[in-house]
Amino acid sequence: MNFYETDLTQLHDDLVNKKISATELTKATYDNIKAKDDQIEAFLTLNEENALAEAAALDEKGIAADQLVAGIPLGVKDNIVTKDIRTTAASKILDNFKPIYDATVIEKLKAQNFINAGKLNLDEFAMGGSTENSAYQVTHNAWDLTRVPGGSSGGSAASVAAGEVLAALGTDTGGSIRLPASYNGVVGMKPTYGRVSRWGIIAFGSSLDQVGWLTTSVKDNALLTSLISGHDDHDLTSSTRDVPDFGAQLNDDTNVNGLRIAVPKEYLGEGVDEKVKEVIKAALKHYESLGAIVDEVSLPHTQYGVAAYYIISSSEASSNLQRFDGIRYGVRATDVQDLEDVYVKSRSEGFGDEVKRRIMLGTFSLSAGFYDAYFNKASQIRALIRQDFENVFKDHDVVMGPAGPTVAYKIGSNIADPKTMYMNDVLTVPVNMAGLPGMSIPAGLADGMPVGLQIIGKPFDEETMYKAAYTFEQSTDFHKAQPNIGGQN
Ligand SMILES: NC(=O)C[C@H](N)C(=O)O
Repeated sequence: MNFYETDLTQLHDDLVNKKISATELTKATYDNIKAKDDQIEAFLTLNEENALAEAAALDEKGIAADQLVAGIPLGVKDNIVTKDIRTTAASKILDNFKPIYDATVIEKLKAQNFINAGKLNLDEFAMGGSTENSAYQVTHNAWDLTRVPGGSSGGSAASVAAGEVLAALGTDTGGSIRLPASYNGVVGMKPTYGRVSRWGIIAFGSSLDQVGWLTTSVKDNALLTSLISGHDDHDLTSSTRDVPDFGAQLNDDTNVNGLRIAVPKEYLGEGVDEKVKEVIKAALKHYESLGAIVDEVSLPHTQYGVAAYYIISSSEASSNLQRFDGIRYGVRATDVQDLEDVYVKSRSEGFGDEVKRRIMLGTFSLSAGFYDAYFNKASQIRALIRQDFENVFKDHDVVMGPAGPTVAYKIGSNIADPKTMYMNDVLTVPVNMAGLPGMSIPAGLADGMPVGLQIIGKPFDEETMYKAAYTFEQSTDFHKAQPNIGGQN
């Protein structure tokens, strides 16, 4: 089954009309995974036995016409808890963790009878931009197996790009959906903070984390986002606003006539690869030719975003990760003398280097005497970043630029240099700091590798962002390009 040649609506219709059974589709998905995942290494856990049993039961019952994802196998990032299915966050400390409940997003999909294909690799606790920080395996970019898939939702992006699954759930704290989407030439969307419940997402930076989808098309992404959005009593930061049917608004009449696009000069400035800039500039020209108005603007605090993000997200992480102590959660060290030893050894053995680095940075930033200089300062910068966007959105509908400053780089090339790694987030973290919706869509190739165009919307205006993305997609062919797995570029 080639998922690039179909889409969610088509598969759903075929299932309802019994042109294909859920069992056939599930088997075809695992055939894809088995043919490719030896090379891609996206999956940490396969859910094959359960998936086939669920598919068979659904075939008995029949697929309901009002359940869009019924009988369709989808991938799930492994920091989203799934009842009775191993959930590791790609950490050794959760090596044997089988949650006793489902995340709200999973509950919502289960209510629609989706099929969980399995759990996908990530940087440990979503900390990283290349998926090299997984304690288990390095996932490979589907376009060039010697390159990283981006991160932290690298398993999700690579599995979709490789055509293993139709779509996969990811999470985004500072770019973790958009950067891998860009590197793998797929569509990735981080909703407005509060659009989707965070209940059951293994918390990293609670004021920044959001769940979203990686897909091969804008419409699939929009349709799937509506399914997981909405208020949840378990997450009081989730919004009570109505959830539009994002997908229903994407049709032949969708256009960008008069759309006011702001392009921050900082997003096409120093540090951004020239070839990436060229692809983005060509995309903007294309928007102009479709009737959009493109203006250069400034988001002057962009340059402080990375520093402020790493202080805020690490501070929140240092608190959130306290629960992994070998007692409440986590593999318990065995050779121990006393309680303190349990904590120290379990955490020392269970966490990888990057996670330890962030816990230390966060604990330091929050400690008495340093709080004002670091955490408070970072919070002030956060307010300025939010204001920058508010100013631009007074007379623009969307902001556009690259999702990442470069294309996917070689595995191993940045891993020893955390600061270079962090700088790859320069164009994505401001969006999380401001709580805005943002997405990356395929905009072309540079040196044979995909480049993602980032589209940023006003708070809770995913609709305008999706319409802009859809219009671009429908009038270009970039999203049709498929990686040739194994054939190196
Ligand atoms: N989690 C994310 O959204 C990715 C970001 N690169 C980080 O390491 O924090």
